[in-house]
Amino acid sequence: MKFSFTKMHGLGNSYVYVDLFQEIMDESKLSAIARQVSSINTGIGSDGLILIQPSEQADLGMRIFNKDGSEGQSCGNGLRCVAKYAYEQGIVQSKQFTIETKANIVDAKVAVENSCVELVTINMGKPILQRNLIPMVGALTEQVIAEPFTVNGIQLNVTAVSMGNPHAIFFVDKLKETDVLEIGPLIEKDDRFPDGVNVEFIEVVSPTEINFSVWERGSGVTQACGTGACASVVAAILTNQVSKNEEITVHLPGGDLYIKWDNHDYVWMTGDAETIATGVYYASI
Ligand SMILES: N[C@@H](CCC[C@H](N)C(=O)O)C(=O)O
Repeated sequence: MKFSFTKMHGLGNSYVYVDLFQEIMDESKLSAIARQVSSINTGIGSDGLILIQPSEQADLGMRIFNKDGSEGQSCGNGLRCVAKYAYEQGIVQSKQFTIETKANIVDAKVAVENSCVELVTINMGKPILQRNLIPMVGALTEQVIAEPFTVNGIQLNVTAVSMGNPHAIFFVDKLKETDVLEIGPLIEKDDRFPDGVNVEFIEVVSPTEINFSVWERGSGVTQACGTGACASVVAAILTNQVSKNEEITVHLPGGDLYIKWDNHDYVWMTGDAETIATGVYYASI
């Protein structure tokens, strides 16, 4: 089996994109293909696989598979790349259009220079804060805001936010590499999160700036996570650590994202998206 692909990244969070307007893929093989293309040694090397596909509800749709083959409901960096691809390849003609994910339908807006998309803004929808919808077990409170959370004997406080996919956010005084590498994988698979969880460690720099690191569910450490950046800004506002209704700059290992939670309603994400390469992949499946 072979198929054409485009490799793209949003702040270093890279995926292999397959355009299902052009290609046909066997549903039963998607998970295995995601694992295969993600391998740096025997595949292309990426954080997973993203399918760009027709949609009945929106202008186009996307599906995201993590490095381990599990399917996620949404992907912020992926959405910006899909928006760039859709505009540059003529799937859409307007600079404003909608994209359907497993989680919701989002609005995308592209800023174009010399026919190239330079910047993408996505209305990511409203964050979900209800504990059972994150989902997270326990019934201490309906929302999970700075709740004591002990892991491996380490006492932390968790704020849980879903952007269509689950995020557990931990505020720390100073970011350390060991947080994501050692504690991240333990929390990802902690029983308190029945569907697993993306894990963010956040250092607040100023009322309009945060530093960010992530252990992604299904992919491990990545250079950036768009839904994670949105969830972290929501968590920082809920815990009164950054300004409300202002654009917050999120410094991720791969670069900056600009996030605004509009009057406790919609979350807006602005950032860039880059094309790395195109080619034909020969799958050994
Ligand atoms: N990198 C992504 C999120 C990808 C999915 C996530 N790992 C999950 O399983 O929920 C982003 O940019 O949002």
